[in-house]
Amino acid sequence: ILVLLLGSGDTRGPPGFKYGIVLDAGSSHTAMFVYKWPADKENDTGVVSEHTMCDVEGPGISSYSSNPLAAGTSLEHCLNQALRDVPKEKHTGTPLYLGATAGMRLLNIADPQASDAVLRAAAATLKMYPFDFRGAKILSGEEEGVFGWVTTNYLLENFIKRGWLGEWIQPQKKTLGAMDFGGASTQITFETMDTIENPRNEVMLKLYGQAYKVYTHSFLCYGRDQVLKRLLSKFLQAESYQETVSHPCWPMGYNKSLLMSSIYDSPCTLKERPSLALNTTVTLVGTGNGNLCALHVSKLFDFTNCSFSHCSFDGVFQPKVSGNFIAFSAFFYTVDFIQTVMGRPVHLPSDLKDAAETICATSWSKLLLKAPKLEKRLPDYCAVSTFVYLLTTKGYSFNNHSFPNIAFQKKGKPDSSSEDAMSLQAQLPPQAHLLSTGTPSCGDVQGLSLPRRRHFWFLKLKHCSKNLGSSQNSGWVFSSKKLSCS
Ligand SMILES: O=c1[nH]cnc2c1ncn2[C@@H]1O[C@H](COP(=O)(O)OP(=O)(O)O)[C@@H](O)[C@H]1O
Ligand SMILES: [Ca+2]
Repeated sequence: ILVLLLGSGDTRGPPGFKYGIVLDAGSSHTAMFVYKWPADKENDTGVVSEHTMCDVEGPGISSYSSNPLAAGTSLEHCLNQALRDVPKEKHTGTPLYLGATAGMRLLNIADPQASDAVLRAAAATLKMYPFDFRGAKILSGEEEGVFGWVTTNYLLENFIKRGWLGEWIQPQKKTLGAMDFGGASTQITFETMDTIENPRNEVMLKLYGQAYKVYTHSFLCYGRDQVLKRLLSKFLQAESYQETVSHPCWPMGYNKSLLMSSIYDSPCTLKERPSLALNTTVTLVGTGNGNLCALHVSKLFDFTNCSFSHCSFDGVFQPKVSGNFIAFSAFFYTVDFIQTVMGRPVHLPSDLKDAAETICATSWSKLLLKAPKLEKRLPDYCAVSTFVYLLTTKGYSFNNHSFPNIAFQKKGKPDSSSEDAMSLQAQLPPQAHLLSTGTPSCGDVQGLSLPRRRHFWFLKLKHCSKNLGSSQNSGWVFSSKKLSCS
């Protein structure tokens, strides 16, 4: 989305279109998005009218730790496409940005030198192109959560919309909470009236003159792939790291041999890492035991320690969930599988629980008959559905009353039948600026990557002398006024 870039820098360019490129470097995969919007000379507003995208071949950039240069080259195919998607005369004026998320946060913990090398290699490749390269950085969990929330609500026109006469109106709508379940982390972000007892979870936003108090938390190691790794590690530990170990979440009839190192290559399994050689293999045998599976999945969370009036888990403060939510990425993939492959509706928490139990009890051969095309991810739906059930109910405390307020959606707009939420008639107010109140810096436009197909660009002001609102928090601020810088 949408592209607060409009208020940046060269506002007096020739009429026509402006372009922007964002690389969303997720833990499992990188995607490139090219945006295009009419450059309105008069008031600097525009409609995002078209974009193209490109899926980078191969895994996420964090997987290239032992060969960082290959992380850079992996991006070339898509960047070459961008050279064709953006008219040649616009290349140098087109901002290009790469934002990496939890996969790179983990690599940065495990091996900071390797993560720097990967980012440097990616940046070196991006710099070879004629575009206006603005940086490659790792987003914090809070940034990832808040930008997911901002983007979702922006797309829904909850902040501001264009009226019949082309005027900007504030629709006074309630905002939607955002839940993202990626490969390496999961984020929950929502507006709340309650006290946020831990300031680290509080972000004050001022969007188009309106103040929002937003709760956000990103749980590292609670993304889908890391959860599956942590489960494997739990099963190995439960059977004292024998050569053959049962896997109660895998279907009966499904076995697989894995290299130990593939389980213990992550900071998320470091605590349980055995001292024995990691270059040996272990064979896991599916036993399709839903109850035992749920028991082990629940052990991934710490529901006991909490120094606040209420915690979600792992001692993390969370106010009561309120309002409607949108749940995307692997939340959507999981619920979509339950609905389309298993043919079961998901309205209440018990639907999710029953579906998980049914999946867990279905043999490998029966699952394969149901969804032969999904073979790669099929063995893990029992564990992942069980995890999503426990995360949303015991973790986030959704109940029969609040769970139906969650829309499981692939993209940002719940009732949109359009092929892509990015092609919405999303419009920007004149000279909208998104500012950081943390370390204000000026004139430096950054973009950022959000859940797949959702992007947000923001403007950071350097050396701003102005008070950026009343909030003392280091949050992100939108301003509809143009701020001057020293
Ligand atoms: O079509 C799908 N069905 C089921 N799972 C998927 C599908 N596409 C991606 N996934 C998995 O969902 C998880 C989250 O994907 P996402 O793209 O949000 O992660 P990332 O942003 O961390 O790379 C990953 O484990 C990924 O492998
Ligand atoms: Ca992501």
